[in-house]
Amino acid sequence: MKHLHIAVGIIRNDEGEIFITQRGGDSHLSGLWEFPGGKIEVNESPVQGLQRELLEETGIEVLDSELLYQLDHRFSDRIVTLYFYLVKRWNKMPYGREGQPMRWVHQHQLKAEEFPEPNKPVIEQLNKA
Ligand SMILES: Nc1nc2c([nH]c(=O)n2[C@@H]2O[C@H](COP(=O)(O)OP(=O)(O)OP(=O)(O)O)[C@@H](O)[C@H]2O)c(=O)[nH]1
Ligand SMILES: [Mg+2]
Repeated sequence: MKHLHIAVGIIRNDEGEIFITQRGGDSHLSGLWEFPGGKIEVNESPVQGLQRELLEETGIEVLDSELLYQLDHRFSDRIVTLYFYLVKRWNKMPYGREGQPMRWVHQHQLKAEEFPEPNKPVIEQLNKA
């Protein structure tokens, strides 16, 4: 079974809103909402993977981030290790650079059931914070 290491960014503004995007047409778990991010490459640290993926997917440069949560999850066809980073400072305005639908949602309004299963604990933590 393949094992992927994934870095994702919880981009949160001063109003407590978080930038989320919708997974596209034929990708794994399409239709669900997610935090932007993707696979960490073999020559990268998790933070380097985060920086590259967020630049590719949202156009921002991460200036300050903090690891909030890390977990392993087994899907039917893959195991993923997810690194959830709180992105506290960045430059530029994030947008769906790959044409993916996007929105800002207050952290108290994030709905765990609209996200992949492994996001549940971190969303519960954000709902309560
Ligand atoms: N980006 C992202 N991936 C997540 C989240 N939660 C979660 O379980 N995943 C899983 O982590 C993996 C991320 O892969 P990805 O498709 O974003 O990877 P990628 O950007 O490198 O793209 P690619 O598959 O087109 O090469 C998927 O299996 C996805 O279902 C999340 O909040 N954000
Ligand atoms: Mg991705």
